[in-house]
Amino acid sequence: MIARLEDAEGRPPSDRDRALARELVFGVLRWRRALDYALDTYSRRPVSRLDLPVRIALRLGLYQLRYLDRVPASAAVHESVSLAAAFARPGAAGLVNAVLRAYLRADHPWPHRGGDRDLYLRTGLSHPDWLVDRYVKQLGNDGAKRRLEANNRSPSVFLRVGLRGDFDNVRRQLEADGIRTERFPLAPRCLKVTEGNPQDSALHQEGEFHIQDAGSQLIAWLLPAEGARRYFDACAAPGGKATILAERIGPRPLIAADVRTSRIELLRNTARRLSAPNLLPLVADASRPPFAARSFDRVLLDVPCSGLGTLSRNPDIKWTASPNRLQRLGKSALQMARAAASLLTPGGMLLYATCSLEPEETSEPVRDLLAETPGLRAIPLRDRLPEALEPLVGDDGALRLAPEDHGTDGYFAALLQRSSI
Ligand SMILES: C[S@@+](CC[C@H](N)C(=O)[O-])C[C@H]1O[C@@H](n2cnc3c(N)ncnc32)[C@H](O)[C@@H]1O
Repeated sequence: MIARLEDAEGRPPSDRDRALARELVFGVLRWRRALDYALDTYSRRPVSRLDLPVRIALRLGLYQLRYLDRVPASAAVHESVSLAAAFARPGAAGLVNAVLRAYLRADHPWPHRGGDRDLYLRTGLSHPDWLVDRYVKQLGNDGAKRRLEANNRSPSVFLRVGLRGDFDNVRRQLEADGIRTERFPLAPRCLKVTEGNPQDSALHQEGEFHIQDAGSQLIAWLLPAEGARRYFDACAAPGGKATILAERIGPRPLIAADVRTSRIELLRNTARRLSAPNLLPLVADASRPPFAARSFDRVLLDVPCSGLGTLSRNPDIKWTASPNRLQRLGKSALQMARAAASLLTPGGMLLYATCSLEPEETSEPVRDLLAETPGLRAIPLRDRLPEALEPLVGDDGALRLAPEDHGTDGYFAALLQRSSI
């Protein structure tokens, strides 16, 4: 069934309709390749050659027939046919009807080409070939399968309770609002939501907690705060990590920059809601920061990246990312990392982070920066982590938190220090 933007009386969609619309969009983006493969079995023309509105109507219909129990088959077909009639060429509605009904009539409606592992990884788990090839090369067949499956899960919702609030009390109040949580030991004061929508709670507006992936929370705790006076977050918006760092170091100031003015507005709002008066927003380009060399004792550089660690949250990225784009992003990350390293005082530390695990954006820029910067060295992150997380630290001392490890987004972090002379 298609969730309408408004009903006949012009009322906004109900929460239920919104949830269904979201489910359909994310589901189709996640399972696009698997859906197209199945549709090709029932359509005389390959799906790739059909007009986009027809393709979308078919994918939406098949997604509901295949993956959703709550929508009756007749309603799913009817809505897809109506969509095609409204948005596609004349005749398209008949085609959509025929393909979806052929699927419903088939004995074994979901095509299964008997245990072909490669087909399962690529098509069954619905990722582009180049990404599957990468995962197989990096992780082996079983590891790749785990990564692909993790990318296809609906993301968990995590919260971080602000340092000023009473952790147990916030939890109890959430529970009273119908939001159930469990402690999530990956980061301090982190909760995983098991039921309810935390955004509905008044406590959210009151700034008692922030909705933030647990991996992102962990990253913000990895930059040592002690023994320093001047702190800089070079790519700070919307402020998830910056507000944790600001809380940790308060009342000392944190200069939190972003190149985009609109993103700075988001950052300002986050800081206001979470009461972080020591967070000082600034519009600045991280590759040309407006500060003299050796101005900061601590720099957090959470570079703009492909976001390939966040596919469960952003499934569209797998269809738009490419190896070329990773190269380009890696080059710009290196440029920013050079600038960030030049800002360090003797003994100062730089935390380089990404929400991607791809080498072009992670180990390669860090390796190049270390090779070209005398006096800069990597500090193993093992010592900054609870014992259970130590296996996530590699020989290079960097943390690689994969989506399949703890059900969070994927993150990379490397801690670098300038020598003290
Ligand atoms: C990964 S996000 C940062 C997320 C943030 N650290 C957090 O935890 O909420 C990267 C940010 O870098 C910003 N950005 C992109 N290019 C930049 C540049 N040249 N200088 C500074 N910021 C930049 C983007 O606008 C984006 O907000």
